This record gives sequence, C-alpha cells and structure tokens, in this order.
Amino acid sequence: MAILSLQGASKSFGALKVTDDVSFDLAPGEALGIIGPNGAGKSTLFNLITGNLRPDAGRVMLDERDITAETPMQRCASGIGRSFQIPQPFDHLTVYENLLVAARFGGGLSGAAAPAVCMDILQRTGLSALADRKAGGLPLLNRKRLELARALATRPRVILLDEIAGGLTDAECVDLVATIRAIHAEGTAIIWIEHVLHALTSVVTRLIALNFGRVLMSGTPEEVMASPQVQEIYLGIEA
Ligand SMILES: Nc1ncnc2c1ncn2[C@@H]1O[C@H](COP(=O)(O)OP(=O)(O)OP(=O)(O)O)[C@@H](O)[C@H]1O
Repeated sequence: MAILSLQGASKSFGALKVTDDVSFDLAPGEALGIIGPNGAGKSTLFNLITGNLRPDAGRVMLDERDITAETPMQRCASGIGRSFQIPQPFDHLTVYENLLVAARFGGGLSGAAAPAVCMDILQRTGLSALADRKAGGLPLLNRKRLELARALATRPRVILLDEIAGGLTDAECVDLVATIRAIHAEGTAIIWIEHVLHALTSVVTRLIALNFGRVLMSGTPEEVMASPQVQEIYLGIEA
C-alpha cells in the first residue's frame, strides 16, 4: 500500500501547464528524489501535495484516502511535513520557540509533550546549542537545519524537502545529509527535490526526472542518471 499517491495531477497557471498528468506512488518509508531543470514544476508538485495549491485535475491520496480537498493544516495534521526552498522561520522567535509553534499547531501536541519533542529534535538536528538564538540571525546552514527541524516538529510520516542542500558548502552538505539519513532510518518517508545530486543520490533509492511538468523518467538513481534523455535535458549534455 502506498503512503502517498499522486494520480493524474495537473496544474496550469494561465496558459502555462506546470504539472501535466503526473502520477506516482510513495511506499511507506521510501526515499524518493525529484530532479529536473529550473521551472520544471518541482516546487509546484510539492504545493499540490501539501495543499498550498489545488490541482485542476487529478487526486492526491494519503493512506489511500483522497485528501485533494483538504487544507494544508489538515494535511499537516495527517502527517505531511515540508521544508521550504527559502527557509521561512519566524525570525523574531528563538529556534526553540519556532519548533514549539510547529509542534503545537502543526503536530497537534499539547502540555509537556511539545517541549519534550522539541528538545529531542533540537538534538537530532544539531541545534541544541542555538535553542535560545533568534532565528533571524542564523547563518544559512543553521537556517536550513531549522527548516528541517520545524518540519520534523510537525511529526510527519512523509517529509518533503525542497532544495535543502542548495547553497551549502560540501562539508555542510555532508552534515545535513547525515541528519536526513537518520530521519529516513527512523522510518519517515521522504520526497526530496534537489539540484545537489551527490547529496540526493546518497539518500534516495528512486528518482523521478521532471521536464515541462511531466514525468520524463522514474527509476533507480543509476538508471535515471544514465539516461541520455535525462542527461541531455537536465544536465545539458548532448546525447
Ligand atoms: N503561483 C504561480 N503563478 C504563476 N506561475 C507560477 C506560479 N508558481 C510557479 N509558477 C511558474 O511555474 C513554473 C514552474 O515553477 P516551479 O517553482 O514549480 O518550478 P521548479 O521546478 O521548482 O523550479 P526551480 O528548480 O527553479 O525551483 C515556473 O515557470 C514558474 O514561474
């Protein structure tokens, strides 16, 4: 049984079809990567899954239940968490307070449960020492860590990561990948949009290549990266 499915999802902005009849299943605990050139429709796909956008056609299923009409809050409460391409913390709140907001309002935790979960996530994401720092002043790696931590605080069963490795140094990337691997090892399913391919392929076991809103290819990372079509379109290498 799939934990999450997209079934024939399409979305247009005016005349531009950004998602064109996209279907795929995500197995429980699977780590799936999504690649494609700029503007291929990757972030739009996430917005369709989280409910920030509604598809013009097609369905989004969670645990084989149709959630297409549900709000982002409802989907978050059902176990879909996300990190945004551009980190979106509450800058005036501390790192810890940011997690608390996510745990209470996204994760539905109350009483002592929320602080306990937040302390655990601070540790898992390497943010413990920064708990009392205002989010607004953090450098990029720690903003990315916080973005991941905020998504985790909503207690997702499926976590969507949107270009979380972008802009990091190689050493910072290794650090973040280790955290993502640990999250995956605990059983959380992952869909990860990423241009930093070595980071992505060190975690995911399947890749979907998107182009002009359509699924160009799906397969193991080796199969997809070896495809002349993918190389030509995504990497700009002539077949
Ligand atoms: N709300 C919107 N209104 C109009 N056009 C939009 C909107 N959101 C996205 N688009 C357009 O849809 C196309 C796909 O955008 P999307 O952000 O999904 O691509 P992407 O594959 O995530 O790109 P990138 O790798 O650059 O982040 C782009 O041409 C973008 O300008």
